[in-house]
Amino acid sequence: MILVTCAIIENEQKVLCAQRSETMHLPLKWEFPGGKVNKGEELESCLEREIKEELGIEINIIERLPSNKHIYSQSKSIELIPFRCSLQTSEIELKEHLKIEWVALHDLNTLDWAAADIPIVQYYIQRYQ
Ligand SMILES: Nc1nc2c([nH]c(=O)n2[C@@H]2O[C@H](COP(=O)(O)OP(=O)(O)OP(=O)(O)O)[C@@H](O)[C@H]2O)c(=O)[nH]1
Repeated sequence: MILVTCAIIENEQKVLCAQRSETMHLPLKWEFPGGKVNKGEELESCLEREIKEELGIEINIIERLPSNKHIYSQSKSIELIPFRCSLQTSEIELKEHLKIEWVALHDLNTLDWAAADIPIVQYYIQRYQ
């Protein structure tokens, strides 16, 4: 099981969503930015590191939400661990993703999400609508 952290970054009633590029796995799917936890790394440190690497910004972590385990294939199962976050710095630089969008809660379902994210998106919508 691969542990993956991701950030639900909130700003002005919207959430930052990121589209994977054509060259990544799950091309063009939408996700929350984040990435794999290194051996011995704290989940929060992983998330802060990944967000800095992918978007060039600093975040404040607000709270952890329930994780979702998803089997993509025999050799790839992930546990996706979401954290609600706010922006500490706002100058976003896209280093890996094709694009980002700030999306209102009621529009989150219109995106083509990576499969592992779908239950997390549903939980978030129900809890915060
Ligand atoms: N960061 C992030 N990864 C996600 C999400 N949903 C999801 O299925 N994943 C998967 O979790 C893994 C995260 O890996 P990563 O971001 O550190 O690195 P990567 O894309 O190069 O992974 P790869 O080695 O599988 O290509 C990827 O396989 C990605 O497809 C999500 O919302 N955020």
